[in-house]
This record gives sequence, C-alpha cells and structure tokens, in this order.
Amino acid sequence: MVRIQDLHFGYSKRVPLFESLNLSLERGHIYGLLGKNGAGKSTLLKCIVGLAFPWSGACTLHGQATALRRPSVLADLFFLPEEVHMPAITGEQFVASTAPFYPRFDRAQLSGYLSELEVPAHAKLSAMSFGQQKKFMIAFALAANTSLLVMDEPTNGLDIPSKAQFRKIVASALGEERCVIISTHQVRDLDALIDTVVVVHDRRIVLNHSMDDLTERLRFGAARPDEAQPALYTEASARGQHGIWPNPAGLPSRVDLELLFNALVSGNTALATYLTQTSHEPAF
Ligand SMILES: Nc1ncnc2c1ncn2[C@@H]1O[C@H](COP(=O)(O)OP(=O)(O)OP(=O)(O)O)[C@@H](O)[C@H]1O
Repeated sequence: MVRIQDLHFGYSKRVPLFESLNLSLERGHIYGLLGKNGAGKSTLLKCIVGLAFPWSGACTLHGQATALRRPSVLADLFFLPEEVHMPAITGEQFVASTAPFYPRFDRAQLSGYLSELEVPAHAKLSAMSFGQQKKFMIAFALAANTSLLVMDEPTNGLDIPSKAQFRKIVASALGEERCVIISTHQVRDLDALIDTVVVVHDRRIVLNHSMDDLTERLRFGAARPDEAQPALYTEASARGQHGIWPNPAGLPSRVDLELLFNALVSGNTALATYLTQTSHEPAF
C-alpha cells in the first residue's frame, strides 16, 4: 500500500539523511517506527505523506507519488504531527471546515472517541491544554477513516489513563483496509498495540519485522542454564544480565522492544545478521 523506493533525502545537499532507503507497508497493520533522536523518524513520516520531497526515489500510496500532492491521494491519508497548533475555534467549527476534505469522515465516531478520551465538547481548541488538543486531533484523525494514518509521537503529552484509551481506540479503529504508522520513543506505551516494528538507523531501515516473527525466532530475557547458543546481544540490568537469544525451540517470551532497539543501534551486528540469515519474511 505504501512503497518507499530508493529514497534519497536530506535537508542539506552535504548531509544526506536517507540513502537508498526502501520500505513496504501493508494494509491491516499497525507499524511502530523507532529510531534514535535525529535518526529521521519525523522526516521519514513527512516523506511518506508528501510533506518532504525526495531528492530521488519515491514514496507512493496506492501507486501514486504522495509528493505530487494530488487531492485524491491527500483525501486518503491523515498525518498527525508531534506538535499540534490549534486555531481559536471550537471543535464543531474545526470539524465543519476540515472534515469535508475526508470523504469517509464519521461524526458519530468522532463523538464516541472524544467522549472516551474525555475531551471537552464545546471548548475553544486554542484554550484546551496540550494533552486535550492532542486527544482532539487523535479522535479527528481516527474518525477521518483514511486508508493511511500516520501519527508522530501521538502519546506525548497524554496522561496515563489516556494512553490506555489511545491503545484501545486505535486497536478498535484498525480494519483490514487501514495502515497505521506510529513513531515513538515511548515503546512501553505501544508495544501491546503495534504488530510490526520498523527501525531507522544510520540513514537506512535496519529492521522491518512483525512482532509474531520476532517472538517466534528470538527469546528475550535472562540466560537459561541449558542455553545452547551464544547470545545475540546482552545488557546488564538491575535484575542481572538480560539478552536476546536465538529461539530454535520456539520458547515463549515477550518481545522486549527496548532491548531489541538497543541491540540494533549498538553497532553489534549479530542480531541483524541472524535475522537476515534466518528470515522467511519478504525483504523490505
Ligand atoms: N526543517 C529542517 N531543516 C533542516 N534540518 C532538519 C529539519 N527538520 C529536521 N532536520 C534535521 O534532520 C535530522 C532528522 O530530524 P527528525 O526530526 O526527522 O528526527 P527524529 O528521528 O524524528 O528525531 P527526534 O526523535 O528527536 O524527534 C536532524 O538532524 C534534524 O536536525
């Protein structure tokens, strides 16, 4: 559904941010995009939605380059940036002026999401707190019912109950036809929500794997007394040495996204090599 082909992009000609970056994202999935500060997560999202223009290569939605900004393509994608700047109008006025751009926008859904997230119904948007503004926009983004929904750090500024509500309503809003991409540093907020992990590092995508595949092929946790294979990555923690091991016996363990991320950006290549050599997922 979303294809990034041989993307080259940078803000300055001397400093490329992405070189020959390739990525395919399919409908029916919630992707978590992870990367260190400055790795280019927000920029990659902007390239995907047609707000940053590739030097070469292309980002397409349904086969159409988003950088061309055709109305039919823009009507089928919604981008929620990390910072929201709300106008001095009510939510109802915002809906009246903005919803017509989204043919499948559903007012009843919006009301439901707003009441679940406890957003005041009649206040001026500019007078709301940052967290309330963010929740209003999350509700609007979901109610737009676009095929592609891209959210940059959506849980920043949300209180603890709202983070749980966010996970619940995003999970309920995902259908077979929809692709959701969420960038985050708050991996614990989202590891129960995302089904595929994408990591951007050193100008390229270093991981694009489903959580199911990672669970099947890797074991996360402490070393076992009968561990037959060397660790792919280990880290000292308050509870002792923790790590990532090959999982040929298919032992159940929960994917530890922090450990996975640290392993991938540590410069240690054992994990990436193991995943590539044993991959039965399509190459990205
Ligand atoms: N408008 C811009 N003009 C010039 N450089 C920019 C611009 N926006 C971002 N950059 C630079 O591009 C690089 C990637 O920035 P980006 O915001 O995409 O990273 P990020 O992974 O989202 O970071 P963070 O996790 O800190 O939000 C950084 O070095 C940043 O300084």
